[in-house]
Amino acid sequence: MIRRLTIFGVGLIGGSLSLALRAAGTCQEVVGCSRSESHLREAKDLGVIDRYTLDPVEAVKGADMVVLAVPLGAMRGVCEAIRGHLEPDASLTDVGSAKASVVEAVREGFGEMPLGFVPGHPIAGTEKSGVSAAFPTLFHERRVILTPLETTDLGALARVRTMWEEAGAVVETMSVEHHDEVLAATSHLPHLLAFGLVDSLARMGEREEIFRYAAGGFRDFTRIASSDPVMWRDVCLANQEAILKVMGRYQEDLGMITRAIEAGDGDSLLEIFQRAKGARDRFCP
Ligand SMILES: NC(=O)C1=CN([C@@H]2O[C@H](COP(=O)(O)OP(=O)(O)OC[C@H]3O[C@@H](n4cnc5c(N)ncnc54)[C@H](O)[C@@H]3O)[C@@H](O)[C@H]2O)C=CC1
Ligand SMILES: O=C(O)C(=O)Cc1ccc(O)cc1
Repeated sequence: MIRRLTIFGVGLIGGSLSLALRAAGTCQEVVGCSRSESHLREAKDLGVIDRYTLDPVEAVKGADMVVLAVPLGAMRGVCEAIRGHLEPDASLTDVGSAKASVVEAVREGFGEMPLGFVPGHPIAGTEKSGVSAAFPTLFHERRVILTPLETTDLGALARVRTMWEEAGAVVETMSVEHHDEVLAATSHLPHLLAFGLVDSLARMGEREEIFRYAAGGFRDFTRIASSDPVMWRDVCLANQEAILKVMGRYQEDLGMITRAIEAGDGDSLLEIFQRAKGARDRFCP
């Protein structure tokens, strides 16, 4: 049972976590904190949080669980603002889409690594932002990756794990580096491809006439290009190295398809498409 949960950034992810834990009845009080009073008021009016404050120090007073659910670029500032004010028994976690950058932001913001810090990332979300898009079942049967550090207190790790399980998620642990490499491939690259494709076609087409002839496949492939541009700029800057590595590899593979088409090499095209269909059908039966 969490006594007081403080969430910095009550948007899609922070709001959904609050709704999930309140629905599970495992949290006595949820306090929201952010820079934007209008966002916090909306969260309170929607019944997502019990109360809010704009003062980060006031927000963490009495909190046994603190969740950083702000954009990646805002993590360090929040840590600086609460430095020296966390309760001694408080667990601290985050939901950022890349992990090495958050670990660095937390270390720099606090001046040292808080022992109660457990880096985390729910692999669940949508292309929508803001608390109005939050819903309590967002994490049901979805994975949450925790990337504990050598310094991480095992009690804090257990408490953060339990929090996500109460929210309906399946928790796994891995290293920060492995997380950033895997997510660069499975989440960051697809988002960049979707943004890149839609932008390319938008600039190619006369007055976006081209989108009128887009079928379901285009919609499926590009839904995530409606995601928050600021969030994805932050992800690219935060996970630059791993993203560049996987983009280079992908560009090579795209080159292979280009060359097969140029050469009229149907066998190679068929081999690539069959391999891809087999893999997709196996993980999405
Ligand atoms: N959108 C998604 O599908 C997923 C996002 N994430 C991660 O979750 C985090 C939050 O993303 P969303 O919930 O989608 O964003 P959101 O835009 O819905 O919510 C972010 C909240 O942070 C607040 N905020 C912004 N700057 C702030 C600052 N400097 N100080 C305090 N509060 C501030 C905003 O007022 C807003 O309420 C990001 O770090 C993102 O990488 C993780 C998994 C999925
Ligand atoms: O909208 C979708 O399908 C997503 O992939 C959402 C998402 C965005 C960012 C993350 O770090 C995790 C999940």
